[in-house]
Amino acid sequence: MIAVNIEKKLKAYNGLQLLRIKKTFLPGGITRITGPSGAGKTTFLKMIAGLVSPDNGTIKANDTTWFDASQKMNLAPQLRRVGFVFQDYALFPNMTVKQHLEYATDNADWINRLLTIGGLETFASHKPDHLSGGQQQRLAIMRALAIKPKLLLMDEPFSALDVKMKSALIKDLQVLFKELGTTALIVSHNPQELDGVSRDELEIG
Ligand SMILES: Nc1ncnc2c1ncn2[C@@H]1O[C@H](COP(=O)(O)OP(=O)(O)OP(=O)(O)O)[C@@H](O)[C@H]1O
Repeated sequence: MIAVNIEKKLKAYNGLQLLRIKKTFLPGGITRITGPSGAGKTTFLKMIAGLVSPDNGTIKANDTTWFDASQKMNLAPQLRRVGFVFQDYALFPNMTVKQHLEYATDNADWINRLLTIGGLETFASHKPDHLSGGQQQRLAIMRALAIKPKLLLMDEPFSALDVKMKSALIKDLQVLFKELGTTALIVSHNPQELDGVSRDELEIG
């Protein structure tokens, strides 16, 4: 269970804007995060991952406190072991598809399964600049899954995929999440994208 109760002053173009979120995410569930552009969706995910610090409040994962402003406690991102799919993918330009996954895990069977689910088997030796936008996006998702994260944060993860690819991938992800016991928070602008998939919704802004 992830329990978040935080405040953060966002530096918006028209001054400061207070982002305040109090929410508990149940284990194994998929939550869709919606809200207008600039509302703070990406910043919210970054605060959970430990990449941005809230001004006030707490973030707790089961019995572990990840962040507590009053105790000045802030667990480092690598100790939170959260999977993150950034909007810009954040791939490594000098690594091949396979090396991206090997960087995260040494389990060869798991790597092969992720390559298959991502439709990337034939591109295993390609570097990101020789991949299409959709392939890059799928690689970013598979890399995030490689560590078998209990919590997966995804920021518009399907934006570069066609409808057919997207629905096949979402089906496979649901199976994987169940298997791994992964809780997923997914920012999505597309109202239909996660219909029937997410059990929960968080609207920001
Ligand atoms: N570390 C930070 N501290 C304070 N403000 C920030 C920080 N990072 C981003 N912001 C500001 O927070 C606001 C929200 O940005 P954010 O990217 O979280 O919005 P968003 O809801 O994800 O938007 P979009 O849907 O366009 O991606 C922006 O005005 C941005 O300048």
